[in-house]
Amino acid sequence: MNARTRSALPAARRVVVKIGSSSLTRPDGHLDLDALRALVDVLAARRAAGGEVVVVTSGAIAAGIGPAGLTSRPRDLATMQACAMLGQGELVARYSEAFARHGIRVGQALLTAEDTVRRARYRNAQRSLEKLLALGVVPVVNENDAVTVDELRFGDNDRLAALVSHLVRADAMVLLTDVDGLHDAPPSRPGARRIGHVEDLADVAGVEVTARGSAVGTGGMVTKLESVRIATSAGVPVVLTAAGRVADALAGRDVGTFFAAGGRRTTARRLWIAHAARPEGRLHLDAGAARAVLGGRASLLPAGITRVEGDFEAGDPVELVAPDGTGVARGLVAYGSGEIPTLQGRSTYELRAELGEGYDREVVHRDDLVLEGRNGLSSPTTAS
Ligand SMILES: Nc1ncnc2c1ncn2[C@@H]1O[C@H](COP(=O)(O)OP(=O)(O)O)[C@@H](O)[C@H]1O
Ligand SMILES: N[C@@H](CCC(=O)OP(=O)(O)O)C(=O)O
Repeated sequence: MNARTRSALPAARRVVVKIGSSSLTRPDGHLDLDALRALVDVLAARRAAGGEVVVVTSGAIAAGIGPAGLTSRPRDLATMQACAMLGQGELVARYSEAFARHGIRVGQALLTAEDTVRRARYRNAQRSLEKLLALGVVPVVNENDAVTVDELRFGDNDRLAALVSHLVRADAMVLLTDVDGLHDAPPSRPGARRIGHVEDLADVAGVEVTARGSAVGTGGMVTKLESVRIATSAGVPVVLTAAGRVADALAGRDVGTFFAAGGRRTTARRLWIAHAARPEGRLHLDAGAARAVLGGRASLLPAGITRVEGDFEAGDPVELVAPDGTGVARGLVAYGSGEIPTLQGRSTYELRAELGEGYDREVVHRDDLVLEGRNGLSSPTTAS
């Protein structure tokens, strides 16, 4: 399959299709059932033709508005979460009904950013989604809005869809929204034109995009391009188009924007560290440690740390900073911020002798490290 042209789409065996709130929500904020059924009809046809589909769907909040007794979409986090808790069951029930008309079953997967980061949870999600697909079931995925706290929320489903595409090793991803692809200016502006093909995201770096999208969506075009960056850098080509054009997009026709796949596949954990994680603190390195980390093969040991900034726990994302103050990498830290000052600047031999086994481990393991590359963050050369 050629992941650099639209011919990838009809030939793609496994496709992740993400539909945003803007396409599933009526102007009054409630769920648009006609739009949902129209999408399902197209996806069922794809299944009938032998393809596999994974749906990443927003709409829980929209589906919860009516049952919550509200008339419009809430804006504060707690009420949005309450609506999502009310609406998620409703949303999946609507997908179940719509797919059942084609004799297809659906299974619900509610994921958090953490599920794509922690190795055990990632593997677990991967195994269960793989099994669901092997059973011939269509996974219907959303963020687990009820339990995700603010800092760790995706908020939008765009980046979640890219990480799911990586998780299920999708051959292509389709992002559906309320505009037919990336335009050379925000589409509300007269004269804005669709961009049909993007070979390299650097080619559209100058295009004006806004984070504020439709009235109900989250993240606008900014999070969509971030999602595209994650997917294409993981080797997954993307079509971004309007929900009503999903059949054309899957058939490889000239709709929306096609983004060619770029990089090699990397681990989902590294993708998340590079593109989704928000550093909770900073570790300042001495020159030797900065060189070793930048070399791409070394873990960060306590001896190379000179100073700690921020308040974080073991497992949190942190930034690694060179002596001149520039960020050189990001990684998941193995100790909390309270522990590191007693370890920093000391050899692992010394720490093991004084504090015992366990205190001689890396502060950031190389498998959990992503370098600041020329075009944003990149993976070290080591495979994991
Ligand atoms: N350059 C651009 N090209 C296309 N759309 C853009 C651009 N800049 C901003 N947008 C906006 O992004 C919106 C889609 O994002 P969003 O509302 O978050 O949708 P969804 O709910 O589908 O995720 C569009 O309605 C559009 O107004
Ligand atoms: N998880 C939320 C969706 C959040 C959201 O609006 O995402 P998006 O439509 O991708 O901008 C829900 O189901 O309502």
